[in-house]
Amino acid sequence: MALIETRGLTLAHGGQIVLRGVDFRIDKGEIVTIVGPNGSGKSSLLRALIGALVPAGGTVARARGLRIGYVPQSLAIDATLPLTVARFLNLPSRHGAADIAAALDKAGLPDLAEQQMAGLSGGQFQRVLLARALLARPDILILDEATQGLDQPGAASFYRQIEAVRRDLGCAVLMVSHDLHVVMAASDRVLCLNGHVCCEGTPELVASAPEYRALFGTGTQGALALYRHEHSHSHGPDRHHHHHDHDPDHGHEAQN
Ligand SMILES: Nc1ncnc2c1ncn2[C@@H]1O[C@H](COP(=O)(O)OP(=O)(O)OP(=O)(O)O)[C@@H](O)[C@H]1O
Repeated sequence: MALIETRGLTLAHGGQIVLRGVDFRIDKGEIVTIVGPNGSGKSSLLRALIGALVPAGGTVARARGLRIGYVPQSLAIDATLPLTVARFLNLPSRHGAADIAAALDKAGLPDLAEQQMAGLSGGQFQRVLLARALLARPDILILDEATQGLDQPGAASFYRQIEAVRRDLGCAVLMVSHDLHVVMAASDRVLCLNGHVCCEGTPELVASAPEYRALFGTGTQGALALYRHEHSHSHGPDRHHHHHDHDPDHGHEAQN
């Protein structure tokens, strides 16, 4: 049973359709990345999956009792407001000190509980948001461009943390990202949106798809090269036999 599954999902804002006919599923433990140009419907899809946006058509099914940890793009916090990390993590609901320490540890921030939120670096701040998502003991972590504002090493380090969390907790990870060459290497599957699902599959398959190349042009070359490099060094030969490799019943061709 899928953690989350959509059928013919169509989304609209104020009567304007922004995403059409999406068949999508994510299973236990999978890492799936959503890419696509600005305005292609990535955030809208995430919001529909967590139940914050009502579909204009089609269905969204979530596994019964599914626990979702959501990491937003960013969060505005008044810099003049005295607020420690521990107190922030206790909003809106309280957690024990041990749970908070464990979540911070998993997010890569041991010993940070008593620091002021306003004093954190961008990378530390995003990890606090990750710790907050982990307090929900999620079956699935959903991240919406969680590395926006981080530099390249900062983003890479954040994604390594996400992979470590996935290994530890076995949760699925669904993320929207613009850091293509970083996430391509780390994803089981990539979904490329452009008002509809323009292509979907293993990172390598998507990177070589004409629909993807048309959208991302030369960026594609770098993504593919790095993916192959990482692949040859860090994964076994079985990776290509993953059961989510292009499934003909679930395939998405260009619909333009
Ligand atoms: N609350 C809203 N009200 C009206 N239109 C919206 C709303 N949210 C999004 N849209 C529109 O829906 C379309 C898809 O937006 P969405 O944020 O899902 O795209 P995105 O792929 O996440 O974009 P980005 O990469 O810029 O974050 C855009 O044209 C956007 O202007």
